[in-house]
Amino acid sequence: MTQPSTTPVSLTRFLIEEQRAGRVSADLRLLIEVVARACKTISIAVGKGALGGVLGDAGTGNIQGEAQKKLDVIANDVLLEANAWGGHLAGLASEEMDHSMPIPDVYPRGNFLLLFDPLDGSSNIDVNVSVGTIFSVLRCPEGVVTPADEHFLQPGTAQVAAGYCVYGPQTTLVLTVGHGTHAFTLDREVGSFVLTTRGMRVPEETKEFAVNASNQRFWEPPMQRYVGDMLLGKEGPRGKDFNMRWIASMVADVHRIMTRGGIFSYPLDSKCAPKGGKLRLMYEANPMSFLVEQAGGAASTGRQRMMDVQPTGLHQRVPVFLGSKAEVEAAVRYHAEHDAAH
Ligand SMILES: O=P(O)(O)OC[C@H]1O[C@](O)(COP(=O)(O)O)[C@@H](O)[C@@H]1O
Ligand SMILES: [Mg+2]
Ligand SMILES: [Mg+2]
Repeated sequence: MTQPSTTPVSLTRFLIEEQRAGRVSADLRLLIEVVARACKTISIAVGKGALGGVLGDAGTGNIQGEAQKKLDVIANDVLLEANAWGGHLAGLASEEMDHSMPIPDVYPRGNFLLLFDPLDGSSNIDVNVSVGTIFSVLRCPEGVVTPADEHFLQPGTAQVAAGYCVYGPQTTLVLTVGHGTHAFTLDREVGSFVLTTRGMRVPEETKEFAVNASNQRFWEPPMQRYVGDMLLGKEGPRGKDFNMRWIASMVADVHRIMTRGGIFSYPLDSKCAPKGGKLRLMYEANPMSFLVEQAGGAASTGRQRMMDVQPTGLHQRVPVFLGSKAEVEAAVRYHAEHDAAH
């Protein structure tokens, strides 16, 4: 009798099997391979740390008024270089670039649009805490040869793939092409991503929340009440004790939630309200929402399903609540009750 193969399933083999099953096109498969290769390169750069001279500030700023770290710039360059020549894109957009970039017609071109946060959690780079890369893939609208910013402004439901790579004690790539969410761990000796969790599931209930509590005095009333009730624990209206975690790298916080459940929130507060929130819709909130929903979780602005938001700007910001379904629904309920009473 033939024994089932115990050979590890590489990302390449996984994607070829997905293609054979009709769940991913050849073009999208190859695009994902290019992004994964770029993540491997970024992982190596992150791992060099002080030895590689990659820590510290770049001395420049991005369009969002944030000081860029050297690794923000390095990661952006790696993703740009790899994908501009990858042959599967019509255009790309990045947190670190003011505007989207159409692929010049002297380069090989394709029909997808790629958006990325090249290095997420920049404040953690210099202190050797997990950082990551987040990406989202959209289709270039039909008939558009030279995509501009407006062609990227598609809701999260239009994403054809999304993923993140966390550079932590392990380098892990988490991916969806709309048929479940799967995790691949980088085998550093072999140099390839190996399937380590097929069909990740975010537990529906949780007793763990993630929020930057230093912003508490700036939160809206429904958020004050929501967190206040969690802090009351067993004796309060929620009837259970909650634990709290905050890494300040969205990738690392979301990866914990993908693995063991929880709710991640970066709510509206009076500091970030003029901008609409802190986190960016197109290359942070939407790809994470796609991954979380594909793993059975939920993602909301507190008032609307995240992936239904119609984007109005490439660098648009939104409030974010995502993770365990029942807990996201609880957060939404607090907002709805407040709004109904005012
Ligand atoms: O420092 P704060 O206000 O807690 O914000 C942390 C959040 O900001 C971010 O770092 C923003 O990402 P970038 O590093 O890509 O700008 C998220 O990863 C994280 O969740
Ligand atoms: Mg980020
Ligand atoms: Mg970033």
